[in-house]
Amino acid sequence: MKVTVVGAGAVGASCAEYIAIKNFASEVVILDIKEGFAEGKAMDLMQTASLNGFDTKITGSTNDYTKTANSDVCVITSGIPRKPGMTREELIGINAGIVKMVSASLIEHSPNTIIIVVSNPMDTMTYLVHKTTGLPKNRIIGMGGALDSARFKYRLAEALGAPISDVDGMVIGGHSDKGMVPLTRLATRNSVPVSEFISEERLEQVKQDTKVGGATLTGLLGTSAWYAPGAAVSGMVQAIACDTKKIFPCSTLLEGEFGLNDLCIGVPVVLGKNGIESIVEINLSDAEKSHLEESAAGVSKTNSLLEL
Ligand SMILES: NC(=O)C1=CN([C@@H]2O[C@H](COP(=O)(O)OP(=O)(O)OC[C@H]3O[C@@H](n4cnc5c(N)ncnc54)[C@H](O)[C@@H]3O)[C@@H](O)[C@H]2O)C=CC1
Ligand SMILES: O=C([O-])CC(=O)C(=O)O
Repeated sequence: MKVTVVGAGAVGASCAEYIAIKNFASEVVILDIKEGFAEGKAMDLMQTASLNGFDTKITGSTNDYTKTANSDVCVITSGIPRKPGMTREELIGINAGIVKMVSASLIEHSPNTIIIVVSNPMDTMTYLVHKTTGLPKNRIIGMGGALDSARFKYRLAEALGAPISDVDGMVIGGHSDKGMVPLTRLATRNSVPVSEFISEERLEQVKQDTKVGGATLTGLLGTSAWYAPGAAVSGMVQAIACDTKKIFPCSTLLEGEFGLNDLCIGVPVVLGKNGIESIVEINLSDAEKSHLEESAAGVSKTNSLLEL
């Protein structure tokens, strides 16, 4: 399994590190436009191999896409992150051009690749890759829900006073401060609905804290987060590499599923060797449906800013 990660910045390097540490890929290529940067990150990471016990070969490339040839999975993290006070949507002007150019270059050298889009605004960047590359829909996957769900579980565990491993939950909808739909009704502690343990008010607080998870970290760090984003991507790449058929909420092109059309937004999907193996159309309550529709309207509005 060969994986390319475009962008050797905070998120790209974290993705490469977690993929390597999990030791399921033979090769990871990191590519960046900044001279020597990807080579430096790759060398630094390779010098952790004997310490962390992995055999994945990590190499770096300054914008030379021939080095990425025949990648099974390509992860796009290139582009600018937000600063405190900004929304992800404000990044569209710069990131759309980068994602369009990068995805075309990747596919030129790896026509059979599966692409995972991370750059923000992620749902719109995923849609852009659909509109401009012609790759089949199962091979274009946006990463947002896996991260948002991890943050949801963190907040749930905090509210419950429980270990995170005892908690399960999922966030669907757009990867934006307003658009996320944490499914509190379906969240559990060891199979028991979380509503058995905490009040509606506390659960509402968990929901709100989850939705602004990225903004909270951006406020603390001065730029957006990277550890959990990198770990979320590595989990998705592992599911594809090992054909696990695990369910992740991912941004995918909807063609009538959940009553939505012509946009990419986070819904539960099965990940395996073909990328998105299927969309899991779970039953939503009326309130959840209307939150997802509102979220979709927000994503479509951002999509309309693309010059297609
Ligand atoms: N979908 C999600 O859940 C998340 C998305 N993000 C997004 O990921 C992106 C990257 O964030 P960070 O790594 O923190 O930013 P960063 O600034 O640390 O790294 C971005 C890298 O992209 C490189 N780059 C820019 N244009 C390029 C091009 N044309 N070709 C190759 N490389 C290029 C830059 O040189 C830089 O090294 C941002 O758009 C951020 O908003 C971040 C966290 C989570
Ligand atoms: O908050 C941001 O801008 C980066 C991101 O998407 C996240 O960490 O969820």
